This record gives sequence, C-alpha cells and structure tokens, in this order.
Amino acid sequence: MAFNLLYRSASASVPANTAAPSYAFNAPSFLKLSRGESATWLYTTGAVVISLLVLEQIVYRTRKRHLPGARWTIPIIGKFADSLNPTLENYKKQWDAGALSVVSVFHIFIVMASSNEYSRKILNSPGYAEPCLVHSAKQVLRPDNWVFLTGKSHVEYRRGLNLLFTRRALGMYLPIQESIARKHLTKWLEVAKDGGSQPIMMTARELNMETSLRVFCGNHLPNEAAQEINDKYWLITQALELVNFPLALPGTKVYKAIQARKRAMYWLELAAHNSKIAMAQGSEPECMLDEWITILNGEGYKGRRDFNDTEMAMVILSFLFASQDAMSSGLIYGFQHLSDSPDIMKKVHEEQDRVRQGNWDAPLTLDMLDEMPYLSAVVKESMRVKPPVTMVPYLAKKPFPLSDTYTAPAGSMVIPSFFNSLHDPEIYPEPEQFQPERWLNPESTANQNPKNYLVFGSGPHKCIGIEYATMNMVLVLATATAMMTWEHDITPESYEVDIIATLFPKDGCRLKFTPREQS
Ligand code: HEM
Repeated sequence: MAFNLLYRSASASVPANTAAPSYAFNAPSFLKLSRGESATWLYTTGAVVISLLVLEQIVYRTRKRHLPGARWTIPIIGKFADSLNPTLENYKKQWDAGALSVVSVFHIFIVMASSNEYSRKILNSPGYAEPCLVHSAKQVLRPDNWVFLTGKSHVEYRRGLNLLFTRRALGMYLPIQESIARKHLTKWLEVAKDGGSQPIMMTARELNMETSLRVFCGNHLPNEAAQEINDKYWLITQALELVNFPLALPGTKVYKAIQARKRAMYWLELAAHNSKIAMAQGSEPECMLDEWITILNGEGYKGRRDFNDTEMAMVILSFLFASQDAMSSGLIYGFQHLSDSPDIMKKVHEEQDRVRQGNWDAPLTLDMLDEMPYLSAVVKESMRVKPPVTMVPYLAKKPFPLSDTYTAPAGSMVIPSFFNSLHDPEIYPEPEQFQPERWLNPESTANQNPKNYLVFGSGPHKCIGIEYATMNMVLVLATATAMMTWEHDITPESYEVDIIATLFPKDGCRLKFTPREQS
C-alpha cells in the first residue's frame, strides 16, 4: 500500500514539470525540479523511507530480545488492526505465549505481563512504572485529572478521597442505591410482561449510571443532566481502546468522547457548586459531594481544604470513568452466572429468605448486607471467572528490570494482565467453573493466596472503590432476588465475549424475568 502511494506520486511528478505553464498556481522556484533533480529527490526519499522502515524493525527486535511476540512488526501501524477488534481469544494467545511477551502498535512498544508475579511487580513498582490507563484516557479525562498524579502527590490526594468510602459514607449511599435498583428492576419486570427475554447489557448500564450519578451528586444534578450524561457516556466507553488512532480529529472516537466529557464536566461542576451552597446553608449531607464538603469543613480534618468546582467535578468524572464499565460488566455477568447455576441461585434465595425473614420491602442496611456471605462469595467468584478489568496499562518511566533476563525499555507500555492469575488452576481448581464455595472455605487454596485475586489491582493505585463496588453488586443482586426470578435465554453468542473496555457477553445477556412469588 505504501509502495503504491509512493509509485503514484512518483509518476505524477514527471508531467508536473513539463506541464507547469498551464497551472494557474506558480510553484516557488525551490519546488520546481528538473527531470534529473526529480529522480534524485525520488531516490533520496525512497532511501530515507526504506531506512526508516528497516530501522523500525531493528528497534523492535532490539527491544523485544528473546521474549515471545511477532518476529517482525507490521510497518508503522504494528498490530493496530487487532487492537481495533480485540478478542479474548487473541488476548489469551498473547498471555499464554509467556509470562512476559511483546507486541507493538503504532510504535508503542508493549510488554504484556500475564503471571501474577510479574503483574504485581509492575503494579507495585511506582519508581519504575506509573499508570497510563488507556492511551486515550488523558485526552478524555483531561491531563490535569487527579488520577494521573503519581508518587507523593498521588498518595496525599488519594488519602483525602478515601474518606468518601468509609462505612459511614457507604451507609449514606445505600438507600440511594437501593431505591434506584428497585426502580430499574421494576421497569425490567414491566418489559418482561410480554413474556419474552430482554438483553440487559444497556439497561444494566443505565441502572449503574443513574446509581453512580445520584450517589455521587444526589439531587444537585437536574434530571436532564443525568439523562444527557447517560446518553453520551457510551461515546466515552467506545474510546477506551488499548490504542486509538493517534489524533483526536473530528469524527474519531476520541474526539466524540472529548465532546461528551465536556458536557459531563459542565453538569458535574454545577453539581459541585450546588452542593457547596446546600452545605453552606446547613442542609444535611445526602450524597458523596455533600459528604466531601462536610469532611473538608470538619474541625478535625488536616488535609487540603480548598477544591474548586472543576477539581471536584474531575474527581467525580474519574469515579464515573473507573466505575461505569467495570460495574456494568460485573453486574451483567453476575446475573448470567447465577441464572446458569440453579443450585447456586437456590442458595442465594435461601440466604435472602433468612436475612429478610419475609419482610421483602423493608429497606436494606449495611448490617443486613454483612449477613449475606453467600451472595458476597457469588459476586467475588463471578468477577474471578470474568474479571471486568482484564488489564491496566502502565508506562515504564525508566528501564524497568522485570526479570533477571529482561528489562523493559523506558517509554514502553507495560501491561499487567489479570486473567491468567485469576484462572490459575493451582489456586483455583477447575478455574472456568463458577464455584462461590471456594471463597467460603477458609482452608481453600483461593483463600490461602489472596494476592492472586487481582480483580481490583494491587499497590498504590489499587481500586479506591472496592467496598462500594462490591456492596453495589451484592445490593442489586439481593434486590433482584427479592423481586424476581430470572432465566437465561441462551443464544449462540451467550458465551462469547465482547471486549468494549471491559468484558461483556456478546449477546448482551438475554434474561427472562418473572415476579417472585413472595410467600
Ligand atoms: C466491579 C467494579 C470495579 C472494578 C473491577 C475495578 C477495578 C479497578 C482496577 C483493576 C483498577 C486499577 C488498579 C491498579 O492499577 O492497581 C482500578 C482503579 C481505580 N478505580 Fe476501580 N474498579 C471498580 C469499581 C470502581 C468504582 C465503583 C470506583 C469509584 C467509585 C472506582 C474507582 C477507581 C479509581 C479512582 C481508580 C484509580 C485509583 C488510583 O489511581 O489511585 N472503581 N479499579
């Protein structure tokens, strides 16, 4: 292809010289070449291009050294085509090729780590590597978002944000989550009245988005804002490919995601502003923003107190960004795994009967959720079998000695991948099987090796929302179990995996809901 282009421009250049008088546009003298000069220019350009292509291969091979990976990289774009249509099968091939393997996309040299040891080494070596999220994340989230802080400034910023996930705060969020879950599940039951199955891919995403927006911003966000953010957020999800087209030109996914982010930021800044006014007027805290402002104004608080509306909005945006796709994936597979395992579903129902004691409409409390160890194990196991986040890109700040024999070059992407660690048969016998019981036996190999459970990462950037995310999934499934039963409408694509930032069943998980007979 590149050669074709070269050839066509070469032949076009010959008549250009002879036909020059007929052009209205007079080229500057330095662009007017004689036939001989034109050929020299052509050969020189050709030689430079070929040298660059050869150099590209030499650089790739020098960086790759003995690690598994393609022997030669496709000129310029590398494996860009694969990254446009990522499949779990292709990733698995890469992970199985070795504990460390390489790939190159658009000159970004990528070292994939697939073992628990190497993945944790990357996540826990802030001196060598820092998160770079996916390539488009800085454009989408803005480069000044707190999630891109590293080292001491990251630790300090994050210390303040940890206070938004205390048990006290989670207790405040719980009723919001439950009422939104009930509202959406009621809608699912309405749709189910026609007797057919429905894919929950998009409806579960909507449930999660409304939950997040109301937990984070309460009623400081007008309904139209929640609707607009929900409608446009999909554009952000679609831009989260491992490597995007490098320029955010109009029409590209990254461009569209940036426009969506601008609208979301407009509304989130407004919510931060409204929350500050409400708290200054002495209102009771009702959401995460209120909780944050109350903490900042608290007497005992020792951290930084002044956060402007934009900074607060960027934090909320980072939480939305980090949670929306992962939570949706986790929830959808939670529903799918349960419906595929009637014995396990039965035990979940029994646990709900025990905890709720016939009072199906009574609001849930944190104490009640604590009494649902079986459902918690279901959620944990579901995310082990299908980890929502399979890998987190990091960037090597300097040469990073990953093993005795391999050092990742400075500037390369180093990607800890969690799938193999979560499917290690030594730790999780029959790793493809959905077996919540493995988490209930304190002696099991799963419980002996908690460091293998990399679903939420590890080290200084480990997920800040673990308790909140887990609580939300337990809560939604507990509420669903109280309200209905569901059957999986299995299609040829039910067990195929789509990677759209996170993992989803290719058919969107079609379920048939029936109201629960509450005796
Ligand atoms: C099932 C749900 C979720 C999963 C599987 C998940 C997974 C992850 C993973 C793998 C990381 C990277 C960790 C690392 O680099 O070591 C991460 C980071 C993060 N997550 Fe989550 N997450 C989930 C939900 C949430 C929620 C609900 C929030 C916020 C409300 C959240 C906020 C964050 C933030 C802010 C970071 C970056 C932390 C930092 O850089 O310090 N996540 N998450």
